[in-house]
Amino acid sequence: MSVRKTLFDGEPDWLAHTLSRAGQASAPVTAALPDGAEIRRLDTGILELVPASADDRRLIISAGIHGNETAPIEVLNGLLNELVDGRWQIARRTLLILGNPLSMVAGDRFVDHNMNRLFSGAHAKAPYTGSPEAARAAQLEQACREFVGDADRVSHYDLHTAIRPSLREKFALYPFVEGRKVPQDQCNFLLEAEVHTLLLQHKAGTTFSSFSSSHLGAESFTIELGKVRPFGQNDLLRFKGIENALRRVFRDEPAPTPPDADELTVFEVVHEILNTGDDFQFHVPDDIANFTPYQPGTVIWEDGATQYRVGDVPEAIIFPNRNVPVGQRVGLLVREKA
Ligand SMILES: O=C(O)CCC(=O)N[C@@H](CCC(=O)O)C(=O)O
Ligand SMILES: [Zn+2]
Repeated sequence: MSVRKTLFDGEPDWLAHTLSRAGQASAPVTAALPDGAEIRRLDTGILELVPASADDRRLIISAGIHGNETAPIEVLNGLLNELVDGRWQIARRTLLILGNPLSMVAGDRFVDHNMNRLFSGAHAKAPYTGSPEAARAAQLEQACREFVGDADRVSHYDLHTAIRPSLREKFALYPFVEGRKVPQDQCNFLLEAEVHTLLLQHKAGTTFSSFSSSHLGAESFTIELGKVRPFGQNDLLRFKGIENALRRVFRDEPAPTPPDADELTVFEVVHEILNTGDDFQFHVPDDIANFTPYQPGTVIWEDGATQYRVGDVPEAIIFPNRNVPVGQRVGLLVREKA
């Protein structure tokens, strides 16, 4: 049987298969490639790529944790099509994940709950238990744990696109782990992917990348690659940087040396804005671009008891979103690291 037939049950490719099986299990199957590598379908939207020979490094690439963030999903699907068609050979043991198939079908960020707040065990807590996102987050945690085993050289790139435009189109977030510093090879990977901005998180959270970094010891990044658009409406030329960088990593080819002048601009979190409840008022407009700076003294939010004003130097807003449940993040205020 052909590789496509084995893996995709009559659907043309992985994306079509994942959408057609959203919310349902897919039986594990293995397809052998001519070079001795294998593609193992572990379940719907979860594939393991096993090279004919590989070292102990492990790579996890995820997209579609938010179902409407379609460009990275299309990029991963395109790369997998190339592998299936024999255009290159896999040399790094890799777990490929399309995160939330049900919300991909719906064309929405999520169905019941934002899945990127349900990792590190949050899926087991009220009010999330029983929702499709809670079940999927638990499944993805387990798949990652089994894939990583006792490997200690693990990278995880969780690919997203942002709801709003951004003054810095592509940027990565580095989850907080006490004492950890971003390794130079990871900085070089980001630059190779045309990501020139890095935000250092200030505390561990319940995102997928925070889970893999805190619980699996991975070097993990959430990578924002552009703007949310429906399937078929992405200009994939704008995503060539990540596509080429991932293909190079899959093939385990040597990393290019970044030009001397090529450096990441690093930001740090100054303040995390949380929805504090009924009296919460957020003074940032809905359509403001990520990284828009606010001048010292500007009131950003208030709730009757507390008022937050920008400090002595400008602070820039990221991910402004007033429509989140009480207790969740409404946005981040950041500034360039000195
Ligand atoms: O554009 C937005 O408001 C959200 C884009 C997005 O989904 N971002 C991630 C960032 C995760 C992180 O903080 O590492 C998210 O909000 O889940
Ligand atoms: Zn997202």
